[in-house]
Amino acid sequence: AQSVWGYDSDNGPERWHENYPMAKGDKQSPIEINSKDVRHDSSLAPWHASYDPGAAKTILNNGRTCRVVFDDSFDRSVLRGGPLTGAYRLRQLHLHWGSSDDHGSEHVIDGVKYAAELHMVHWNPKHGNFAGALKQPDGVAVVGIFLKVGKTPKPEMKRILEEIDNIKTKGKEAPFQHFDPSILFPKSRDYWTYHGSFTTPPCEECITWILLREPIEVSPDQMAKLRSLSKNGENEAMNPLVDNWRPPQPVKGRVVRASFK
Ligand SMILES: NS(=O)(=O)c1ccc(C(=O)NCc2cccc(O)c2)cc1
Ligand SMILES: [Zn+2]
Repeated sequence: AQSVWGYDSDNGPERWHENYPMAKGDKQSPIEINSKDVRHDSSLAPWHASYDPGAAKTILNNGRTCRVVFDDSFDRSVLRGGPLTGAYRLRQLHLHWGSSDDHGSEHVIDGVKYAAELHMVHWNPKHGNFAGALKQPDGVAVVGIFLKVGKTPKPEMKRILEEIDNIKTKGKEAPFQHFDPSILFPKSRDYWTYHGSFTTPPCEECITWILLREPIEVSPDQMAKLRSLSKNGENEAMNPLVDNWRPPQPVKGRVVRASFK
């Protein structure tokens, strides 16, 4: 069906606006960040995540990404501080990646594209539920972590990538419990922050982005594992789930602030 969006030439980012008008908005994500245009803001507080490992529920392949879903029925796993007011509930995490190591991230930093980008999605419970939060400028907060290929991979990524074998095809879901995603954070808490949107349709402009400056490392065969996921169901031809990233969008006068000098 035409309204099904994706990353192919006939349903990709250049055509999303045909069914999702917000895709042409003034505060779209991702963006290219140029350090020369960034403003250090000494008033930016440090951010804090307090996640309950018991909140992790399942991991799934929805044909567009690999997503881990958490129990967000109460303030169980929350993100606070940084540019945020109040506690935002962790709902899900997912990734965007490329067909080769030289690209795959959505945000681009001083021209650098990382092999992948991990998003931890949180929403503001003052708006009642996730659907309500989508309609508010302060509704959602996403922590973005860049992944680069290296020799000292983070053992914690292993847990997610080991599950890949159980969710190879679209629609596959597997239990994924006792997982604290804060183990994925890099050492440094330095971050950039700006106001933007979902990087997938309907592209609502409800996100406070918190992008971590320090990338984490994954191994070449961990990236190969991610690329072994299929966009299609188990009874269809294998179609590698790769290049599920939106290119940078116009900044349109927005200011990116940095927590660091
Ligand atoms: N890539 S991203 O972090 O900007 C992102 C985060 C969450 C979602 C999401 O929750 N999509 C599902 C959804 C459900 C109802 C309404 C929506 O607009 C999106 C999409 C993209
Ligand atoms: Zn994302």
